[in-house]
Amino acid sequence: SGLALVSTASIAGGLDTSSVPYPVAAEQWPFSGGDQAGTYFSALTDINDSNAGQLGFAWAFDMGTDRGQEATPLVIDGVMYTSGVWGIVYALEATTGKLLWQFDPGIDPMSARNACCDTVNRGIAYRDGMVFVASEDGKLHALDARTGAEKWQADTIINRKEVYASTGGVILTKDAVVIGNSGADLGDGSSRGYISAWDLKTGKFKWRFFTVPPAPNQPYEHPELEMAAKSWGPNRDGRYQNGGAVWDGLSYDPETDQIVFGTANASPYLRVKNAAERHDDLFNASIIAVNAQNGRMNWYYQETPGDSWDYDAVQKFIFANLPFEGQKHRVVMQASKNGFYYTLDLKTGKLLGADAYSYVNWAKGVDLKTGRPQFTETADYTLKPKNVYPSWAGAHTWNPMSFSPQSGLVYIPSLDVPNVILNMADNGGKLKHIEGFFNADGIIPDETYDPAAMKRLFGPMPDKAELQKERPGTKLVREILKAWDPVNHKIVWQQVTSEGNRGYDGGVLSTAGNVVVQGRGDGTLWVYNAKTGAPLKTIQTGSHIMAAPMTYKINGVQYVAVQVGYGGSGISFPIPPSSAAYRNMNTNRILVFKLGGGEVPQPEKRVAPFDYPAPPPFKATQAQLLHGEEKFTEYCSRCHGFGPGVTPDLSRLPPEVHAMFKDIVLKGALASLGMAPLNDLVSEKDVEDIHAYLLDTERQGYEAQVKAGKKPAK
Ligand SMILES: O=C(O)c1cc(C(=O)O)c2c(n1)C(=O)C(=O)c1cc(C(=O)O)[nH]c1-2
Ligand SMILES: [Ca+2]
Repeated sequence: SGLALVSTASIAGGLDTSSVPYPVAAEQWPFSGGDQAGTYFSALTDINDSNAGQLGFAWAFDMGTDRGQEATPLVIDGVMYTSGVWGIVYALEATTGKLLWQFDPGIDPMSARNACCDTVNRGIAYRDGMVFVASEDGKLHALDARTGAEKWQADTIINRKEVYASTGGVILTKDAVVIGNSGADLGDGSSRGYISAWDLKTGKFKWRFFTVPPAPNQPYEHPELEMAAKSWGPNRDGRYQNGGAVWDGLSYDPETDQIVFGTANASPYLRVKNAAERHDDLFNASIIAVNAQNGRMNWYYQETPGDSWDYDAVQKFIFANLPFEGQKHRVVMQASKNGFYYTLDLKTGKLLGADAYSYVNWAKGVDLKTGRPQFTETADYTLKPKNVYPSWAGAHTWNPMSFSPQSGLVYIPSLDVPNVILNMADNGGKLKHIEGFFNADGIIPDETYDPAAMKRLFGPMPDKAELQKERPGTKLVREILKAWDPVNHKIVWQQVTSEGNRGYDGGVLSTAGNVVVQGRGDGTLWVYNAKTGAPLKTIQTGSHIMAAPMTYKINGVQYVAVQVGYGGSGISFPIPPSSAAYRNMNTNRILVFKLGGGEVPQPEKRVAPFDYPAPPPFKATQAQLLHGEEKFTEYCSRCHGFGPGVTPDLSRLPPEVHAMFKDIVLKGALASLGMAPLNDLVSEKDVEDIHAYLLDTERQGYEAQVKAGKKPAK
């Protein structure tokens, strides 16, 4: 097969890749991250800093869906394999985009409710003619790479009553497929994180590692949990399953035969009445290395002890050979959600570096000796709302970063974004809870931030001028591509990629052609000089780009490919006006580029997304409208906003949807489209009031439109 690893010297005529532990044949892209070190780097040089200006469109493939795209395709022996939403797998001819086969996991669309942040999928794995994927419902599928036929299937979810979903990419060890899951942000009970390993050939269960202790007085499934349990406070709320989901960032190091992975936030977010009560709550927000044979822990490092900010430590890892303290180390590196860049010795877990790569105000720094962060009072929101950097979205999240052994730099798609985070239960607002945010809410102060409008539901919050004081002259919300020198702990160059609104700009590819490639939310694909950051080329694709590009070469032609489509955690908000998905339909596509290529075909425009249809007549009291607003915010706003969105805009519903509103919410009339019934969460009266609130919102919009002399929407 095309997976032969090549010796360092044979790559790209002498390029020194000794800092990359597992180089691959340059023409292929056999792992999500390009290679087993997860570098998102390619040794190809045909497209380079002298000719990138000629990059243009080669082919496109319409994936048939319209949600978030987060996977990076693989290319092996002329075939492109990738996954899209729900865990659908596509195999395409890599020179033309011709579909060879498609695998639909056929999952119950009601399981959409168990994913916090869209039904995304972050990728597949390939070995010896087999393709592996975990579908959104937590099932693992092994497929024949030639035909897409399913060879075996395994159910990785241990308790279907909990809110488990699978969004992460699978990894392969010597003999097993390993996958985690998600759910640490969801529901009153949340879920309990774990990873599990399944025999590569047969799908037989091998082992499971839980990331957090079981409920009080339950037996420990493995010895590490006894130690973890000691780090939890005495007043643990037994209703919660403690979180610690492993929803991204699984990696495997063949030499040490270790799986390295990160764990999500604890749940609920706020578990103490004041900062003095904080406990570490292991193994949340931690990096863990386990033995791939038996799942026993080799080492762990907790990044955010007692996390209350949704600082999942699951961002993708990169392995490298780098000098620290005068010695070459095999290191594992991560740009964490919490704003620190962590470097650890891969064999021992020793902390070698922990540096803020983004603006951070929850900790002053990290003590390298003890490994502990120095917490600040600035981020303690137990008693009053605080503006915390980074936000729950992270200073960096799942969008892949890239390491170039040629420039020695790591390219981080970073979010310089705070959130106003508040203890909802005690802040004096009407709401004490939001499904998916527990008893705390993190509000990103972008250009729509309006504390007066939110006061009734959330209580008093700082105004924008007050928030701006901490960093005068800097836009509150920005995204920045940063070139980070991991050895000298400093930023070498940076480019602001969006400002004002949340952009959700893309993951990164770097190559030996001295280029860095990154897409943006506004639809543009950028090529930069990897050493200097000078822009070399911009292409308008018309589609919001979040995923990381990749590259491959067939018959002498180098291609660059990227999956496009907006979603992920953006599902909880109206699409920002800066996004390409605001202007155009959110058509999911694979876009491929080559030198001398043409113009990218643009997706269909959105038709009059801002017009309101005339609402059907309705009657409601003021009390009903207010109650409807509360219940909408508590249970619906996780997936639905007002304005163009990934999910339907409930302030602009056509009459036929109004007519079936109750059946949709209580009986699951549109369950086949992913709208699971909520009859376990809301009463019939709640639904009537939610509907009245939506109708009233539509009425207000419609009347304003009539006043302005505009025609109603069709
Ligand atoms: O704690 C969890 O279980 C969990 C899961 C996921 C997910 O599975 O997508 C996300 C998050 N947390 C999260 O905090 C987050 O910001 C996030 C963003 C995204 C995305 O795909 O855009 N997923 C998730
Ligand atoms: Ca989370």
